[in-house]
Amino acid sequence: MSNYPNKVKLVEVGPRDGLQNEAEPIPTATKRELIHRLADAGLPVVEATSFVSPKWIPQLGDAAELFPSIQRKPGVAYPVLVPNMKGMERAVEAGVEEIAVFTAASESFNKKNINASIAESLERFEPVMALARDKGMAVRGYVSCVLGCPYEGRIEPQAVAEVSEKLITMGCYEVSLGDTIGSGTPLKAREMLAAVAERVPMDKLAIHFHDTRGQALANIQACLELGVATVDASVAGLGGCPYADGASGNVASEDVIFMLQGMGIDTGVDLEKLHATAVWISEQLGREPASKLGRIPVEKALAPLGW
Ligand SMILES: CC(C)(COP(=O)([O-])OP(=O)([O-])OC[C@H]1O[C@@H](n2cnc3c(N)ncnc32)[C@H](O)[C@@H]1OP(=O)([O-])[O-])[C@@H](O)C(=O)NCCC(=O)NCCSC(=O)C[C@@](C)(O)CC(=O)[O-]
Repeated sequence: MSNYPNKVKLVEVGPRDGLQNEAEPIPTATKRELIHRLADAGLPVVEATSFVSPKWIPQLGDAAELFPSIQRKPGVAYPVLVPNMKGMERAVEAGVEEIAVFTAASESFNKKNINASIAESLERFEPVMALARDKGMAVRGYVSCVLGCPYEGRIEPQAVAEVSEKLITMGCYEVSLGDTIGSGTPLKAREMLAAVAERVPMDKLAIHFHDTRGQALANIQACLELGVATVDASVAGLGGCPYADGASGNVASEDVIFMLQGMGIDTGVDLEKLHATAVWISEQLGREPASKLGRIPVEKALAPLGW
């Protein structure tokens, strides 16, 4: 028996996860317009940027300039990634209202990505979360490598459950489970989610799939069957993590929403506007959208939803 949700919250990660790995510098104005277009398309959460070290992620080195220049739409959340107190101070200064802290279920990946063990990363988050509490800022948590690690291979679901539970206990309102290198397949994805849901309520979990091996939509569908109702995705399928070799784009927002609408699951997103945004950002980057939907003219792409 499936337990599909009636409504899914889409967390749009394109401006952050999508752009962080782009080699050519992208103008701040283009990033800002992308964020505005996504909010205008009805995305309820638009992850805007990262306050990480610009030496580690040069592409998002303009966070302090970009964030204050966003015209924030009421009702839309604009979280940013924060790895430590330095990032938190910069985020507060820029007027951020919601942050996301990030760690992993793999020690080796965490070391490469944020130069810390899992335990050290959680220690670093303590003062960040205390300041967030003082300022009334919501904190989301990420766990990477939930279905495999580029350095360690197989990751046990229990390791994912353990770190997810710790993030919730520390005060995260939600934990996003990242298949960083897109190595998961549907039954394993569902098994991992079920293991985590034994320790964290399903309504505090989100799923975050990369489409490296073409498994993302199938994985999402398998996880939706367990009732998860928050899905991360990236417009035009942009994305990749520079510290995970072989991590390709995130699952494309427009492909996910097409599937959800076809299943009668509401997202509140205007798919026509999102499609136009996918085409627009791909033009800015000088390439075709990585999504399936974005490569088909909009009328043809969306027509089957009316059949
Ligand atoms: C965590 C650190 C900073 C540790 O990096 P570190 O080198 O160990 O940092 P440090 O504390 O030793 O400081 C070194 C220098 O960096 C500066 N510094 C220190 N922190 C900051 C900061 N926040 N903002 C600006 N500057 C900073 C600090 O001030 C100092 O400057 P110096 O004295 O040399 O001039 C670094 O490893 C880092 O920034 N890593 C981020 C990597 C990243 O963003 N990866 C991608 C995001 S995760 C992801 O994509 C996965 C996800 C979330 O999407 C889910 C999934 O798919 O799995």
